[in-house]
Amino acid sequence: MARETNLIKIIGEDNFQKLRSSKCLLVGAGGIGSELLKDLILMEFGEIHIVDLDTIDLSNLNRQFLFRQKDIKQPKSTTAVKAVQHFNNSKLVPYQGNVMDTSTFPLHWFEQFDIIFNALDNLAARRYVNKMSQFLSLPLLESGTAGFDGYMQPIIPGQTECFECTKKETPKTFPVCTIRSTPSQPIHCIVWAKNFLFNQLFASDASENEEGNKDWGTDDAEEIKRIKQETNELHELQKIIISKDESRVPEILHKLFIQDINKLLAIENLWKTRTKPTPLSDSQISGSSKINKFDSNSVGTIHEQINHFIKITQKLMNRYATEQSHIDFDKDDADTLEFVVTAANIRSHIFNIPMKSVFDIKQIAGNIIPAIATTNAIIAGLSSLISLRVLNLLKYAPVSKFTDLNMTFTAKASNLSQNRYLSNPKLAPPNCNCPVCSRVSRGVIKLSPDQLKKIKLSDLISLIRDKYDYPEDISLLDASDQRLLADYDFEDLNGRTLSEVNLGNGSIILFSDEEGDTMVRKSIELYFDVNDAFPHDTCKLPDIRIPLVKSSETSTNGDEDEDNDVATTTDKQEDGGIVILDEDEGEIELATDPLDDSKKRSANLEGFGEPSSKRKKLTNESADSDIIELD
Ligand SMILES: Nc1ncnc2c1ncn2[C@@H]1O[C@H](COP(=O)(O)OP(=O)(O)OP(=O)(O)O)[C@@H](O)[C@H]1O
Ligand SMILES: [Zn+2]
Repeated sequence: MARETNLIKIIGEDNFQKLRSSKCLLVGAGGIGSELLKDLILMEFGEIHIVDLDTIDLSNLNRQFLFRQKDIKQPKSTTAVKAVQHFNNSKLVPYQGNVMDTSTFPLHWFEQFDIIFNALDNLAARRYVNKMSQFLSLPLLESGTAGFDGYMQPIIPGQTECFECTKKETPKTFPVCTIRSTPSQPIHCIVWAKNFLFNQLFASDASENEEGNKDWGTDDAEEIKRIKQETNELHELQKIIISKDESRVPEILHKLFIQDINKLLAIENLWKTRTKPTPLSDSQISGSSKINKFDSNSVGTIHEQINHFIKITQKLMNRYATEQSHIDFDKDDADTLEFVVTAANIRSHIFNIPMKSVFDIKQIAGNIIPAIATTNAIIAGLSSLISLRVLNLLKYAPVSKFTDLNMTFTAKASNLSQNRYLSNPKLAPPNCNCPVCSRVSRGVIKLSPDQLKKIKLSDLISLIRDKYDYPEDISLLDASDQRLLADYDFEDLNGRTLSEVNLGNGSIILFSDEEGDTMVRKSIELYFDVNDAFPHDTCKLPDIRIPLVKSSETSTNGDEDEDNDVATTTDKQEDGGIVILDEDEGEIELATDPLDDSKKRSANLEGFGEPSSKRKKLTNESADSDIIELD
């Protein structure tokens, strides 16, 4: 029996032919992506285009079943395609690249697809694809897993909530003072060792920022003084590293684990309700050199930790000199990991906290949640199945309202006792406060590269004003960096061409009615799709109708968003590691959201997607300096 027969029975011959002529995009060929590729092939999608930026790692092989040992270091996308050829009936097109790279994957490239499947591992890329799907009104099936947890969300632009309509889980946080002065759990000591100590000792020129860095995280003068002093003293320790004098490493131990602990003990208030720490003794430091054992599988004794701290610091000291005076923490670099392990464990011992094994600390410091193949398979299976409904190919279950579709998420392990693993609530309509799918109208400007050099900002303003019937008083922002390009009292850039004001392929502008009447034209966000194939004489604005709305509904001031249940793009969410926040915020943040594992990529979406928030009006002076650079 041919494989497609079953599917034809379910969806009928006509719809099967529709599926055969559909093109889908799969973004990510990792854990979920490998599963999805198999599922989409078995469903016989006409074309499947697969984008992944990465190469295969040894650690991927346990669950990314399309890959073998011999494939290590090979691109994931092309290797995945080779691995499925023997059971494939679809046209497969692999790309090794970053889906956010607008030169390889411009907006018009996305336009060829009928549906997008996200199988990503970081927020920046998820947000980006969500945004592309919104600009093009392309259905997106968003998915993610973290250990036993997973979710799958169909997103139908304009009809259902988008990826940004709901707030994403914020990473776990700790107060700064807990980390610096009163740790009570192993994680507090690990954060201290990895973020404060390791960086101060092994980052390049830690002293450079000494005065330049004004962000001390607090306004309290006393506190700033204390932090400065602490930082300066750590710089002194970096001098020991730079000296390459191995015999001086015990001085580091002495300062961190005797002197500093004694200083803390002197602040009596701290210890009224807490157990006091016990500093190391001189003899513990000097006596440890006789011990020669360190077992990474067990915790061992404090003496073993001290001795290994000395050895590993000596090793890193020598590496520091040969590696351009800069070493980054990397969980897979045994030296850096063991430094953090031993420093954290010594601190734990001092504060009466249980010490941890290398394996345990690697999980915590490396922000690792083991991936579970079965969760990936379940989520990928649901994602491929729901695509039949999103494309409306199930005759017996026609979709008249997309909000009748379901999303799925797994219960937290703690809820399993209720015998419910999957929950599948109906989709919500778009959140009217979502900065990505609501609030403003959206469209794409299509223009050729030539036109970027010809069209002046003032021409663009007139074109938009005339096409959508905006009044005289408007404002124009570059939404990617919240740069003001023009408004009623800032016209300095109007004579410049679009390329002179740094607008190009992938730029997004926000055009707003600033007339101040009770009824105003809704703001419009326009994406620049630049392509040589577009006509060279006209610039095509999208044919959409921009409604008049009550002026209160068009607020583009981000401050008002603070209480809204919408996600915002923030640095803290983009960082897959541990982040230290301002002390005003009072917290140190541990990004435990494994769905936000952007460790291998640097997010370049800062501010992207927040057209209506944090509107930053530049003074003429600063705008001028922009122009000088451009000239
Ligand atoms: N911007 C991007 N463009 C293209 N592919 C991306 C992008 N961001 C992430 N990916 C890919 O998405 C996939 C996500 O898969 P997965 O969650 O299994 O992560 P992994 O990197 O394979 O595994 P792990 O992080 O657990 O070691 C990865 O293969 C990654 O390369
Ligand atoms: Zn939204």
